[in-house]
Amino acid sequence: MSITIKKTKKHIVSLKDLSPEEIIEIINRGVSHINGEVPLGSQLKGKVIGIYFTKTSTRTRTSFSTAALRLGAQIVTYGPNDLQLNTGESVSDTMNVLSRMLDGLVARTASNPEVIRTFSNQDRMAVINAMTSDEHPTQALADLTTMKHYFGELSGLEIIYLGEGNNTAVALALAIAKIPNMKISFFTPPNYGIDPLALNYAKELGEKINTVINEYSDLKYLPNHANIVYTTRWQTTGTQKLDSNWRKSFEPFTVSQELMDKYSEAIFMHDLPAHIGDEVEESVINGTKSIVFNQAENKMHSAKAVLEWCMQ
Ligand SMILES: NC(=O)OP(=O)(O)O
Repeated sequence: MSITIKKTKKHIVSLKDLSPEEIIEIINRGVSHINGEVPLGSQLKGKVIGIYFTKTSTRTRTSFSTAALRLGAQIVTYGPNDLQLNTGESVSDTMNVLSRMLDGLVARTASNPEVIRTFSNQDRMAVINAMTSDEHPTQALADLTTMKHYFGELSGLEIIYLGEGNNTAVALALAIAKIPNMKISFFTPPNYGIDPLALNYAKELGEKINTVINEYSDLKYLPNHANIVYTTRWQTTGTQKLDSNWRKSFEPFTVSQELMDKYSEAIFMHDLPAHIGDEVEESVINGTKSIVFNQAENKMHSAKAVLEWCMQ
């Protein structure tokens, strides 16, 4: 007798893997969660989700843990030293074992994207990338959810991003490339730009739907208008800079009050954690145009939408 295993789980490893419709579905569902329109407690009842973080996290780990619990699932947590991966068990054996016990796995493996990719080589257990060194997909999904909730529409929004072309920048570029009529201008320090392969992929995809994605290292190209000024931490979690003088190249990219005053219509966003005096001035992050703590809370609402999409 043959036994058929029902395989219904979907993964979020890279936003490259999601269609525009899927990205928009997750964003819209996240907005419904922010608005309190979705009854909680039963969607993931009976499911068990692993939360595996090898790097520090305040927001992403808490948002997925609380989202899972609020949707009725139970969680099992693993720190960096808990799995036998640490003592040499292979990633594929780990995937084979975990996927027979867990319904989902939210993993931050930071420096090794291949680990998450290997975890997703099955479809019994949903795998969600909670940040690797090359991409932070759930950050971009949450941030677009915040933008949609704040402005009502994503179409027409113009974003200025200042700071390192890190995993958050890549994820924003990949997500925005699939939404029509948006514009994002990345301003990144010389030698700290976005991975050119990811940037070109996003640029070319965006061009087909009237979405403009550009990167500059010279601030003289700052546009005259923006709806959102976005920045990010200078020390990206899980990465190290080789040049001991890196701060010199980053300093001109601080979001100052003077810069925010130039964009009188713009709100301020930051993926956090913030380092006041580095990437942002105190009066900006604590000012009336800053929505950074709503943005952080919305990671939990977006995580609910992500878990539902992957596991229901
Ligand atoms: N923005 C972000 O990923 O925050 P954490 O590192 O605290 O999860």
